[in-house]
This record gives sequence, structure tokens and C-alpha cells, in this order.
Amino acid sequence: MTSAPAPTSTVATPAPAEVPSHGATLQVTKGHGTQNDFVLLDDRTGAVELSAALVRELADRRAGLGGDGVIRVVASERLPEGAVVLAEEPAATWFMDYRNADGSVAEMCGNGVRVFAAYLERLGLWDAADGELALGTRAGVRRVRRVPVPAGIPDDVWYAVDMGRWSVPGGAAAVEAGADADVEVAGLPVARAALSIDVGNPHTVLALPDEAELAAADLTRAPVVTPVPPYGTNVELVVPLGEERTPEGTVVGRVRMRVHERGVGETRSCGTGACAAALAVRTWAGAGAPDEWLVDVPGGTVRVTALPDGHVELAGPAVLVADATVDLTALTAGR
Ligand SMILES: N[C@@H](CCC[C@H](N)C(=O)O)C(=O)O
Repeated sequence: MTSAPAPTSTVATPAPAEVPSHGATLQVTKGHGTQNDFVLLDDRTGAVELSAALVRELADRRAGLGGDGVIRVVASERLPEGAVVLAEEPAATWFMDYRNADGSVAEMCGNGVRVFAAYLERLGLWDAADGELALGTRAGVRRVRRVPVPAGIPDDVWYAVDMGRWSVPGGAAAVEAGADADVEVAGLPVARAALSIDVGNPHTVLALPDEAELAAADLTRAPVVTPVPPYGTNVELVVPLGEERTPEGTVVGRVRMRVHERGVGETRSCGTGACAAALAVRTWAGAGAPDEWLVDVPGGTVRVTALPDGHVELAGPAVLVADATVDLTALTAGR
């Protein structure tokens, strides 16, 4: 699996104003998964010209609605990337078109998939009672189902997502060494060894010894990764917290994580990042490490499970908090 740059050519840029061709307003919904927040757009027929500028304007926390990303629901058959997905899974009729807050296109968003599923339920396009949802992403098909909220977690609804096959791009040598990169983080005195993990998009994970170091890291500046990842990377800082037993009797690992997301900056959660963090700590721990991990992020807790078939599952909440009408003339005024 590679994290090739996602194509941008499907998104036409209107000129001169960045206004969708279908009108002067846009119906959107605001949602989040463990406070990784998104502006959601129902564009089933692919009528909206979702330019990078429009994404930045919607995601702007002062002049727009605000979000770490923008998610568009579009019929898979309307996008070239969707055709690839439909060839793999004809049931994946809806495509998650994911954009980072800076307007860049990303292959995948783990928290976004759950929020996308909640949004499809809201739109009447999926009923969890009917069984699993297959959806398209630029990283391939993802499968979602509703699952019980674990004991002790104050969320109303959880979804579990099969996030597909994960890999260590550096191969056996990186697994053996436990690292294939160095990362300099502002606020921390020395560069740290880190491990690259691909979960459909690129991640670089470094372990810190304690929570004081985690708190000291300054993620207002992007960490510097060496060698420079060809398509950029998301950087996760993790503190392993050991193992515990759930009320159901399962032994799980636990980690605390902060993240600097490619195309965004520090966010309060990253689902693919949580998968990468748990998988890196599990790799470092070696044989006998748990398959199930709880990942505590500033915005809540998600669960990551390494599956026997080489896939990884991510479970966590999804919340829709508002429906809004965006005045596109006002949104773009003065820019
Ligand atoms: N927050 C997302 C990841 C979004 C994409 C990422 N910033 C990238 O560019 O790869 C998640 O929950 O996984």
C-alpha cells in the first residue's frame, strides 16, 4: 500500500469567484469524531465545484464555519476514483470526498468515515439496522457498522470501521530497528527516532517517555521529519500507558497521543493517526503485545484493533451538531 498524492483534477476551479455553479447558498452539516471536526456537504450528484479555495473558506474558524476538514458525500459513479472503488465493491455507492482544511486532498480520514456514516444515516442513505455500510475513499473501500459504546466511555453512539490493510513502508528493516525516520519537534530538546506507518495515508509515530514531554511539545509548528516524506506525513506523538483489563475481561493496551495533521496543524484527534500510533507501539512491544488498544486523544478515546487478516479496525463516536445554510457571497466576501 502506498500513499500516493491524491488526484485533484476532478475538482474544477470556477473563475473568477469560487462559487458553486448551482446557487448562492450551500446546505451543510457540522460534525465531529472525538473533536476532529468537519463541514459535511450532501452533493450526491456531484454538482458542487468544491475548489480548494471553497474548502479553505468553509474550514476557516473565523470567517467560515470552521473545521479540520471538509467532507463531501458524492455518488461513487460521479468520480474517477469512485469507479475504482465500484470495481472492487459494487455496494460502495457513496464516496467520501475528503479535503484537509488547507484545501489539499487526502486519501483517508478515520474519524471522518464514522462521521460520514452518521451523516448518511441522517440523510436516509444508510440504515445501520440493515447491516454494514460499504463506502468509497481514495484509499479504497471502507466498511462501517454500529457497535456498542464500551463501558466507562461517555459517548452515545459508536461505529467500527474496517480500515483495510496497514503496512510499515520501511519493511522488515524498519520493524527490526523500530524506526526509519528522525523527527524534530519544537519544545523537545533532541530529535527522536520514529516509525512510518501507512494506513491508507502516511503517518510517522514517535514515542515519548512521559506525559510531561507530551505536554511540552509545541505543535503550533510542523515537526521536521527526516528523510522528508515524499507526500508529506501526519506526525503522532505517543506515550505508552501499559496494559489493562476491560470490564469484559479483554487485555488492552493504552496510549496517549497528540497529533500534527498534514494539511491542518494540531488537531484534537486523528483516527488514522490513532491506528498508526497503536500499531507502532504494538510493533515496538513485539510478540505477545495486545491486539486491542485504547487511544486517548485530547478530544476523547478511540479503540484500535489489529485484525488477524492484516487489517486494522477503528471504533469511536460520531456526532452531528448542526445543520446550516452558508451564504456563499458572504463567505467569499473580501477575500
Ligand atoms: N483526521 C483524519 C485524517 C485526515 C487526513 C490527514 N490530515 C492527511 O492529510 O492524511 C483522520 O481522522 O484520520
